[in-house]
Amino acid sequence: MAPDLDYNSIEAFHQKLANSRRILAVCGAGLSAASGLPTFRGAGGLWRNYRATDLATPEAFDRDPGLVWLFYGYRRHMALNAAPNPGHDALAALARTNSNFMCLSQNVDNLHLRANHPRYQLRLLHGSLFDIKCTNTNCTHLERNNTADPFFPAIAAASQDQSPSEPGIIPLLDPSHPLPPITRDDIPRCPACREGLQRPGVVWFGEQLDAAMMADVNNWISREPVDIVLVIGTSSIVYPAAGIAERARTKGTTSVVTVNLEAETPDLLDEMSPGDFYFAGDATELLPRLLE
Ligand SMILES: CC(C)NC(=O)[C@H](Cc1c[nH]c2ccccc12)NC(=O)[C@H](CCCC/N=C(/NCCC(=O)O)S[C@H]1O[C@H](COP(=O)(O)OP(=O)(O)OC[C@H]2O[C@@H](n3cnc4c(N)ncnc43)[C@H](O)[C@@H]2O)[C@@H](O)[C@H]1O)NC(=O)OCc1ccccc1
Ligand SMILES: [Zn+2]
Repeated sequence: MAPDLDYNSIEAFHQKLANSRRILAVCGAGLSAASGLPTFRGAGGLWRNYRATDLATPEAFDRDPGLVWLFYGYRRHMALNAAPNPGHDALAALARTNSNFMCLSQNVDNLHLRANHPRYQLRLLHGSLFDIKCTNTNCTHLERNNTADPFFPAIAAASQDQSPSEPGIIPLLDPSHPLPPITRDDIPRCPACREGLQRPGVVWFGEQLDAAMMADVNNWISREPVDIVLVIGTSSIVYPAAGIAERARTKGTTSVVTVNLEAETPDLLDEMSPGDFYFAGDATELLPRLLE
C-alpha cells in the first residue's frame, strides 16, 4: 500500500491532530539522542567492544556481574548528567493538555519523568536505570535510586567523565585499557532477602515485560480505537514494543505517524497506509512543531 501524497505535511498532520482524541506514543532511544545519550544502534551499538544487546541479558550478569554493572553504572552517570530535551517536553505538554494521551517508552534514562511527564500517562516498558531490583527471582524487592553515582564504590570508574586528558581516569570505553577488577563480593547484596545481588531495574533480553503493565497497555489500545499512534526515534526491532503500532492498527487506528532521523525509503513508503505520516528529522525539533 502507499500513503497519501501529503504524508509528510505538517499542516495535514495538524488537521488530523485537531480531529483526534486518543493518542498513543511509542518512544525509543532516538528521542534521547539529542540529550547526548547514545542510541543502541548508533556508533555500532558498541560499549567498549561489547554489543549493548549482549550486556543487557541475565546470562551476561550471571557470567560477569561486575562488567554489566560498569555498563549500567556508565549509563546511569550519562543519564544523570543529561537533561530532557524539547522532544520530551512536547510529549509531557501534550499529556498535560490531553488526558487521552498515553506515552509508552523503551528508554530507561528517566528523562520523561524529569520532563515532568504525568506518571499515569507514561509507561516505561523496559524499566529504569534508577530502579534497583534483586537477582533472586523469588524476591520482589525494588528500590528507587535516582542519585547514587556510582551506585557502589567498586564501579567508581563508570562515574568518571571519560575525557582522556584527566589524569588517573580509566578510559572505560577504550578496550585496550583493562577494566578495574570487580568481584561478586564487591556488589551489594539485596537488603531484603540478603541472598540475591542488586541489579539494575531494567528488563533484559529474554525477560518478560511487566505483565500487569502490558495488560494495561493492551487494554488501553483495545478498549476504544486509538486515533493516532506516534512512533518516535525507534528502529522498531525489539518486541513486544515493536508490535504495538500494528496491534493498534488492527484495533482501529487510522494514522501511524513515524518521527525518525532516517529519511523515508521506497520500502518504508510501501509499508505505509493512507492516513499515515512520516516525518524525517530530529525528534527534538519535529515534536514541538507537530504537537504545538
Ligand atoms: C533483538 C530483538 C529481535 N529481540 C527481541 O525483541 C527479544 C526476543 C523476542 C521476543 N519476541 C520476539 C518476536 C520476534 C523476534 C524476537 C522476539 N525481546 C525480548 O527479549 C523482550 C525484552 C525486550 C527488552 C530488552 N531491553 C531493552 N532495554 C532495557 C535494557 C537496557 O536498556 O539496557 S531493549 C533496548 O533496545 C531497544 C533499542 O531500540 P531503539 O530504542 O529503537 O534504539 P535504536 O538505537 O535501535 O534505534 C534508534 C532509532 O532512532 C532514530 N534516531 C536516532 N537519532 C534520532 C533523533 N535525533 N531523532 C529521531 N530519531 C532518531 C534512528 O534512526 C533509529 O531508528 C530499546 O527497546 C531499548 O529499550 N522480552 C520478551 O519478549 O520476553 C518474552 C520472551 C522472551 C524470549 C523469547 C520470547 C518471548
Ligand atoms: Zn532480594
